[in-house]
Amino acid sequence: MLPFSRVSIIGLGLIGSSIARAVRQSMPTVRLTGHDASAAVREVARRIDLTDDVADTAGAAVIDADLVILCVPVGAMGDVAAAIAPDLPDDAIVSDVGSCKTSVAQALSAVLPEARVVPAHPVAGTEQSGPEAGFATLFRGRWCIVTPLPGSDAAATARVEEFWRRLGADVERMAPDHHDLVLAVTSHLPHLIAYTIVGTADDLEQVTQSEVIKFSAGGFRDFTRIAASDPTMWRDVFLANKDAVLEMLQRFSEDLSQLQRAIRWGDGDALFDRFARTRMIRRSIVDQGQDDPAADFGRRHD
Ligand SMILES: NC(=O)c1ccc[n+]([C@@H]2O[C@H](COP(=O)([O-])OP(=O)(O)OC[C@H]3O[C@@H](n4cnc5c(N)ncnc54)[C@H](O)[C@@H]3O)[C@@H](O)[C@H]2O)c1
Ligand SMILES: O=C(O)C(=O)C[C@]1(C(=O)O)C=C[C@@H](O)C=C1
Repeated sequence: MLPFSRVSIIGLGLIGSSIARAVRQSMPTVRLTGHDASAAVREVARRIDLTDDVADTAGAAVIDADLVILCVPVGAMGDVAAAIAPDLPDDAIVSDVGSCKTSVAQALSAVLPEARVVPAHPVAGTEQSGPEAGFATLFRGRWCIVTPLPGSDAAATARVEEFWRRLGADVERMAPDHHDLVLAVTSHLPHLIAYTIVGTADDLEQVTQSEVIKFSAGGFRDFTRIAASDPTMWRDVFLANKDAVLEMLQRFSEDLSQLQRAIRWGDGDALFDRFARTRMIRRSIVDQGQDDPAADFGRRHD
Protein backbone atom coordinates (compact mmCIF):
# COMPACT_ATOMS: atom_id res chain seq x y z
CA MET A 1 0.00 0.00 0.00
CA LEU A 2 1.23 3.49 -0.86
CA PRO A 3 2.17 5.63 2.15
CA PHE A 4 0.27 8.64 0.75
CA SER A 5 -2.23 9.24 -2.04
CA ARG A 6 -2.46 13.07 -2.23
CA VAL A 7 0.89 14.86 -2.00
CA SER A 8 1.34 18.64 -2.04
CA ILE A 9 4.71 20.18 -2.78
CA ILE A 10 5.28 23.79 -1.74
CA GLY A 11 8.31 25.20 -3.56
CA LEU A 12 8.83 23.81 -7.07
CA GLY A 13 12.58 24.36 -7.44
CA LEU A 14 15.33 21.76 -7.78
CA ILE A 15 14.21 19.60 -4.86
CA GLY A 16 10.43 20.10 -5.12
CA SER A 17 10.45 19.37 -8.86
CA SER A 18 12.72 16.33 -8.36
CA ILE A 19 10.27 14.95 -5.79
CA ALA A 20 7.38 15.55 -8.22
CA ARG A 21 9.20 13.72 -11.02
CA ALA A 22 10.24 10.87 -8.73
CA VAL A 23 6.69 10.46 -7.39
CA ARG A 24 5.34 10.33 -10.95
CA GLN A 25 7.84 7.57 -11.73
CA SER A 26 7.58 5.46 -8.59
CA MET A 27 4.01 6.14 -7.40
CA PRO A 28 2.10 7.14 -10.56
CA THR A 29 -1.35 6.94 -8.94
CA VAL A 30 -0.51 9.61 -6.36
CA ARG A 31 -2.32 12.90 -6.99
CA LEU A 32 0.26 15.70 -7.00
CA THR A 33 -0.45 19.35 -6.31
CA GLY A 34 2.22 22.03 -6.43
CA HIS A 35 2.57 25.64 -5.40
CA ASP A 36 5.37 28.18 -5.64
CA ALA A 37 5.42 31.82 -4.50
CA SER A 38 6.87 32.80 -7.88
CA ALA A 39 4.29 33.24 -10.66
CA ALA A 40 7.05 32.54 -13.21
CA VAL A 41 7.85 29.20 -11.55
CA ARG A 42 4.13 28.29 -11.43
CA GLU A 43 3.90 29.05 -15.14
CA VAL A 44 6.87 26.79 -15.94
CA ALA A 45 5.43 24.04 -13.72
CA ARG A 46 2.15 24.18 -15.65
CA ARG A 47 3.93 24.24 -19.01
CA ILE A 48 6.03 21.17 -18.25
CA ASP A 49 3.10 19.39 -16.54
CA LEU A 50 5.13 18.91 -13.37
CA THR A 51 2.15 18.17 -11.11
CA ASP A 52 -1.54 17.35 -11.68
CA ASP A 53 -2.49 20.80 -10.34
CA VAL A 54 -0.59 23.99 -9.69
CA ALA A 55 -2.34 26.13 -7.08
CA ASP A 56 -1.96 29.92 -6.92
CA THR A 57 -1.88 29.96 -3.11
CA ALA A 58 -0.21 27.71 -0.55
CA GLY A 59 -3.55 27.22 1.25
CA ALA A 60 -5.32 26.02 -1.89
CA ALA A 61 -2.46 23.59 -2.55
CA VAL A 62 -2.87 21.69 0.74
CA ILE A 63 -6.64 21.61 1.11
CA ASP A 64 -7.06 17.85 0.53
CA ALA A 65 -3.44 16.66 0.98
CA ASP A 66 -2.40 13.73 3.14
CA LEU A 67 1.30 14.73 2.81
CA VAL A 68 2.58 18.29 2.47
CA ILE A 69 6.30 18.73 1.75
CA LEU A 70 7.85 22.15 2.17
CA CYS A 71 10.66 22.59 -0.39
CA VAL A 72 11.49 26.26 0.15
CA PRO A 73 14.67 27.88 1.54
CA VAL A 74 14.98 27.19 5.28
CA GLY A 75 14.40 30.87 6.13
CA ALA A 76 10.97 30.72 4.47
CA MET A 77 9.72 27.54 6.21
CA GLY A 78 7.95 29.40 9.06
CA ASP A 79 6.11 31.75 6.67
CA VAL A 80 4.97 28.87 4.48
CA ALA A 81 3.79 26.90 7.52
CA ALA A 82 1.76 29.96 8.60
CA ALA A 83 0.29 30.28 5.10
CA ILE A 84 -0.93 26.65 4.99
CA ALA A 85 -2.10 26.46 8.64
CA PRO A 86 -5.76 27.52 8.11
CA ASP A 87 -6.30 25.02 5.25
CA LEU A 88 -4.27 22.06 6.48
CA PRO A 89 -6.44 18.93 6.93
CA ASP A 90 -6.29 17.55 10.52
CA ASP A 91 -4.89 14.20 9.41
CA ALA A 92 -2.26 15.60 7.00
CA ILE A 93 1.42 15.01 7.70
CA VAL A 94 3.75 17.96 7.16
CA SER A 95 7.36 17.35 6.16
CA ASP A 96 10.15 19.43 4.66
CA VAL A 97 13.49 18.99 2.90
CA GLY A 98 15.49 21.77 4.57
CA SER A 99 19.28 21.42 4.76
CA CYS A 100 19.31 22.16 8.49
CA LYS A 101 16.81 20.73 10.93
CA THR A 102 16.85 22.39 14.38
CA SER A 103 15.69 25.81 13.19
CA VAL A 104 13.12 24.33 10.80
CA ALA A 105 11.73 22.02 13.51
CA GLN A 106 11.37 25.01 15.83
CA ALA A 107 9.68 27.14 13.15
CA LEU A 108 7.24 24.37 12.15
CA SER A 109 6.27 23.38 15.67
CA ALA A 110 5.76 27.03 16.70
CA VAL A 111 3.42 27.71 13.78
CA LEU A 112 1.75 24.28 13.54
CA PRO A 113 1.59 23.08 17.17
CA GLU A 114 -1.24 20.60 16.48
CA ALA A 115 0.02 19.23 13.16
CA ARG A 116 1.79 15.91 12.57
CA VAL A 117 5.25 17.21 11.62
CA VAL A 118 8.05 14.87 10.44
CA PRO A 119 11.07 16.84 9.15
CA ALA A 120 13.44 15.20 6.65
CA HIS A 121 16.53 16.06 4.59
CA PRO A 122 17.42 14.28 1.36
CA VAL A 123 21.21 14.54 1.19
CA ALA A 124 21.22 14.93 -2.57
CA GLY A 125 21.35 17.95 -4.80
CA THR A 126 23.22 19.91 -7.40
CA GLU A 127 24.31 23.51 -7.85
CA GLN A 128 21.27 24.15 -10.07
CA SER A 129 17.96 25.73 -9.04
CA GLY A 130 14.43 25.93 -10.37
CA PRO A 131 11.73 23.62 -11.71
CA GLU A 132 13.60 22.61 -14.84
CA ALA A 133 16.73 21.58 -12.94
CA GLY A 134 15.07 18.67 -11.15
CA PHE A 135 15.30 15.03 -12.20
CA ALA A 136 13.49 11.88 -11.11
CA THR A 137 16.55 9.89 -10.08
CA LEU A 138 18.13 12.54 -7.84
CA PHE A 139 17.40 10.63 -4.63
CA ARG A 140 18.27 7.15 -5.87
CA GLY A 141 20.91 5.55 -3.65
CA ARG A 142 21.25 8.75 -1.59
CA TRP A 143 20.58 9.23 2.10
CA CYS A 144 17.43 10.82 3.38
CA ILE A 145 17.82 11.77 7.04
CA VAL A 146 14.54 11.85 8.95
CA THR A 147 14.57 13.88 12.17
CA PRO A 148 11.33 13.22 14.08
CA LEU A 149 10.40 15.67 16.84
CA PRO A 150 9.92 14.41 20.41
CA GLY A 151 6.14 14.51 19.83
CA SER A 152 6.17 13.06 16.27
CA ASP A 153 3.89 10.06 16.06
CA ALA A 154 5.59 6.79 15.12
CA ALA A 155 3.13 5.90 12.35
CA ALA A 156 3.59 9.29 10.66
CA THR A 157 7.37 8.92 10.82
CA ALA A 158 7.18 5.42 9.32
CA ARG A 159 5.00 6.68 6.44
CA VAL A 160 7.43 9.51 5.62
CA GLU A 161 10.32 7.03 5.69
CA GLU A 162 8.46 4.67 3.35
CA PHE A 163 7.76 7.60 1.02
CA TRP A 164 11.49 8.35 0.72
CA ARG A 165 12.39 4.69 0.25
CA ARG A 166 9.97 4.58 -2.68
CA LEU A 167 11.80 7.54 -4.21
CA GLY A 168 14.95 5.41 -4.06
CA ALA A 169 16.59 6.88 -0.96
CA ASP A 170 18.24 5.07 1.95
CA VAL A 171 16.67 6.33 5.15
CA GLU A 172 18.39 7.07 8.45
CA ARG A 173 16.96 8.66 11.60
CA MET A 174 18.81 11.33 13.60
CA ALA A 175 18.13 13.92 16.28
CA PRO A 176 17.89 17.39 14.65
CA ASP A 177 20.89 18.86 16.53
CA HIS A 178 23.07 15.87 15.66
CA HIS A 179 22.03 16.20 12.01
CA ASP A 180 23.04 19.86 12.05
CA LEU A 181 26.48 19.09 13.48
CA VAL A 182 27.18 16.30 10.97
CA LEU A 183 25.96 18.32 7.98
CA ALA A 184 27.91 21.38 9.14
CA VAL A 185 31.14 19.51 8.39
CA THR A 186 30.05 17.35 5.44
CA SER A 187 28.03 19.93 3.50
CA HIS A 188 27.88 23.43 4.97
CA LEU A 189 31.62 23.98 5.59
CA PRO A 190 32.61 22.69 2.12
CA HIS A 191 30.21 25.20 0.59
CA LEU A 192 31.66 28.01 2.70
CA ILE A 193 35.18 27.05 1.64
CA ALA A 194 34.15 26.93 -2.03
CA TYR A 195 32.46 30.34 -1.83
CA THR A 196 35.63 31.70 -0.19
CA ILE A 197 38.25 30.25 -2.52
CA VAL A 198 36.44 31.20 -5.71
CA GLY A 199 36.01 34.75 -4.39
CA THR A 200 39.69 34.90 -3.42
CA ALA A 201 40.79 33.78 -6.90
CA ASP A 202 38.46 36.30 -8.52
CA ASP A 203 39.84 39.13 -6.34
CA LEU A 204 43.38 38.08 -7.29
CA GLU A 205 42.50 38.12 -10.95
CA GLN A 206 41.24 41.68 -10.65
CA VAL A 207 44.38 42.79 -8.80
CA THR A 208 46.97 41.16 -11.07
CA GLN A 209 45.09 41.26 -14.40
CA SER A 210 46.24 37.66 -14.58
CA GLU A 211 44.30 34.74 -15.93
CA VAL A 212 43.75 32.88 -12.69
CA ILE A 213 40.26 31.68 -13.48
CA LYS A 214 40.79 31.16 -17.21
CA PHE A 215 43.58 28.66 -16.62
CA SER A 216 42.08 26.98 -13.57
CA ALA A 217 41.44 23.31 -14.01
CA GLY A 218 40.82 20.21 -11.95
CA GLY A 219 40.38 20.99 -8.28
CA PHE A 220 39.46 24.63 -8.76
CA ARG A 221 36.76 23.78 -11.30
CA ASP A 222 35.15 21.49 -8.72
CA PHE A 223 35.09 24.41 -6.28
CA THR A 224 33.47 26.67 -8.88
CA ARG A 225 30.63 24.15 -9.31
CA ILE A 226 29.89 24.16 -5.59
CA ALA A 227 30.29 27.96 -5.43
CA ALA A 228 27.61 28.30 -8.12
CA SER A 229 24.99 26.99 -5.65
CA ASP A 230 21.92 29.07 -4.90
CA PRO A 231 22.75 32.22 -2.88
CA THR A 232 19.35 32.42 -1.13
CA MET A 233 19.41 28.78 -0.07
CA TRP A 234 22.94 29.02 1.32
CA ARG A 235 22.49 32.40 3.01
CA ASP A 236 19.59 30.80 4.91
CA VAL A 237 21.58 27.65 5.77
CA PHE A 238 24.46 29.62 7.33
CA LEU A 239 22.12 31.88 9.28
CA ALA A 240 20.05 28.94 10.52
CA ASN A 241 22.92 26.59 11.40
CA LYS A 242 25.16 29.30 12.84
CA ASP A 243 26.40 27.53 16.00
CA ALA A 244 27.34 24.22 14.38
CA VAL A 245 29.01 25.94 11.41
CA LEU A 246 31.05 28.24 13.67
CA GLU A 247 32.15 25.22 15.75
CA MET A 248 33.30 23.34 12.64
CA LEU A 249 34.94 26.44 11.21
CA GLN A 250 36.98 26.80 14.40
CA ARG A 251 38.21 23.19 14.14
CA PHE A 252 38.93 23.66 10.45
CA SER A 253 40.98 26.81 11.13
CA GLU A 254 43.06 24.94 13.72
CA ASP A 255 43.75 22.11 11.28
CA LEU A 256 44.61 24.59 8.53
CA SER A 257 47.07 26.32 10.88
CA GLN A 258 48.78 22.96 11.50
CA LEU A 259 49.25 22.46 7.76
CA GLN A 260 50.45 26.05 7.41
CA ARG A 261 53.05 25.38 10.11
CA ALA A 262 54.12 22.11 8.40
CA ILE A 263 54.66 23.95 5.11
CA ARG A 264 56.53 26.80 6.80
CA TRP A 265 58.91 24.39 8.64
CA GLY A 266 59.29 21.98 5.76
CA ASP A 267 57.65 19.16 7.73
CA GLY A 268 57.04 16.79 4.80
CA ASP A 269 56.08 13.87 7.05
CA ALA A 270 53.19 15.85 8.57
CA LEU A 271 51.95 16.82 5.11
CA PHE A 272 52.33 13.27 3.75
CA ASP A 273 50.53 11.72 6.74
CA ARG A 274 47.58 14.08 6.41
CA PHE A 275 47.26 13.57 2.64
CA ALA A 276 47.56 9.78 2.95
CA ARG A 277 44.81 9.76 5.59
CA THR A 278 42.43 11.85 3.50
CA ARG A 279 43.10 9.73 0.42
CA MET A 280 41.89 6.70 2.39
CA ILE A 281 38.74 8.59 3.40
CA ARG A 282 37.95 9.39 -0.22
CA ARG A 283 38.47 5.74 -1.19
CA SER A 284 36.11 4.51 1.50
CA ILE A 285 33.41 7.00 0.38
CA VAL A 286 33.72 5.82 -3.22
CA ASP A 287 33.65 2.16 -2.06
CA GLN A 288 30.35 2.86 -0.30
CA GLY A 289 28.96 4.21 -3.58
CA GLN A 290 28.11 7.56 -1.99
CA ASP A 291 30.09 9.74 -4.35
CA ASP A 292 30.18 9.47 -8.07
CA PRO A 293 29.55 12.70 -9.96
CA ALA A 294 29.83 10.89 -13.29
CA ALA A 295 27.10 8.49 -12.23
CA ASP A 296 25.01 11.49 -11.14
CA PHE A 297 25.33 12.98 -14.58
CA GLY A 298 24.28 9.69 -16.13
CA ARG A 299 21.28 9.41 -13.81
CA ARG A 300 19.99 12.78 -14.98
CA HIS A 301 19.66 11.31 -18.44
CA ASP A 302 17.90 8.10 -17.45
N1 LIG B 1 19.85 22.34 -3.65
C1 LIG B 1 20.26 21.32 -2.96
O1 LIG B 1 21.29 20.73 -3.26
C2 LIG B 1 19.45 20.84 -1.78
C3 LIG B 1 19.60 19.53 -1.33
C4 LIG B 1 18.82 19.08 -0.26
C5 LIG B 1 17.94 19.96 0.37
N2 LIG B 1 17.83 21.25 -0.07
C6 LIG B 1 16.88 22.12 0.60
O2 LIG B 1 15.72 22.14 -0.22
C7 LIG B 1 15.05 23.39 -0.13
C8 LIG B 1 14.80 23.92 -1.52
O3 LIG B 1 16.04 24.05 -2.19
P1 LIG B 1 16.10 24.02 -3.79
O4 LIG B 1 17.50 23.68 -4.12
O5 LIG B 1 14.98 23.24 -4.36
O6 LIG B 1 15.88 25.58 -4.11
P2 LIG B 1 15.30 26.28 -5.42
O7 LIG B 1 15.77 27.68 -5.36
O8 LIG B 1 15.59 25.49 -6.64
O9 LIG B 1 13.73 26.24 -5.15
C9 LIG B 1 13.11 26.88 -4.07
C10 LIG B 1 11.73 27.35 -4.54
O10 LIG B 1 11.03 27.83 -3.39
C11 LIG B 1 10.23 28.91 -3.84
N3 LIG B 1 9.86 29.72 -2.67
C12 LIG B 1 10.63 30.53 -1.92
N4 LIG B 1 9.91 31.08 -0.92
C13 LIG B 1 8.66 30.57 -1.03
C14 LIG B 1 7.46 30.75 -0.30
N5 LIG B 1 7.42 31.55 0.78
N6 LIG B 1 6.34 30.08 -0.70
C15 LIG B 1 6.39 29.25 -1.78
N7 LIG B 1 7.49 29.07 -2.53
C16 LIG B 1 8.61 29.71 -2.15
C17 LIG B 1 11.12 29.65 -4.82
O11 LIG B 1 10.35 30.50 -5.68
C18 LIG B 1 11.79 28.50 -5.55
O12 LIG B 1 11.09 28.15 -6.72
C19 LIG B 1 15.93 24.27 0.77
O13 LIG B 1 15.42 24.27 2.07
C20 LIG B 1 17.28 23.58 0.74
O14 LIG B 1 17.99 23.82 1.94
C21 LIG B 1 18.54 21.70 -1.15
O1 LIG C 1 26.14 18.04 -4.87
C1 LIG C 1 25.84 19.18 -4.59
O2 LIG C 1 25.84 20.09 -5.41
C2 LIG C 1 25.39 19.52 -3.23
O3 LIG C 1 25.83 20.51 -2.75
C3 LIG C 1 24.42 18.69 -2.55
C4 LIG C 1 24.28 18.90 -1.05
C5 LIG C 1 25.61 18.51 -0.38
O4 LIG C 1 26.26 19.36 0.21
O5 LIG C 1 25.93 17.34 -0.43
C6 LIG C 1 23.92 20.30 -0.73
C7 LIG C 1 23.02 20.63 0.20
C8 LIG C 1 22.10 19.68 0.72
O6 LIG C 1 21.36 20.01 1.78
C9 LIG C 1 22.32 18.32 0.38
C10 LIG C 1 23.22 17.98 -0.57
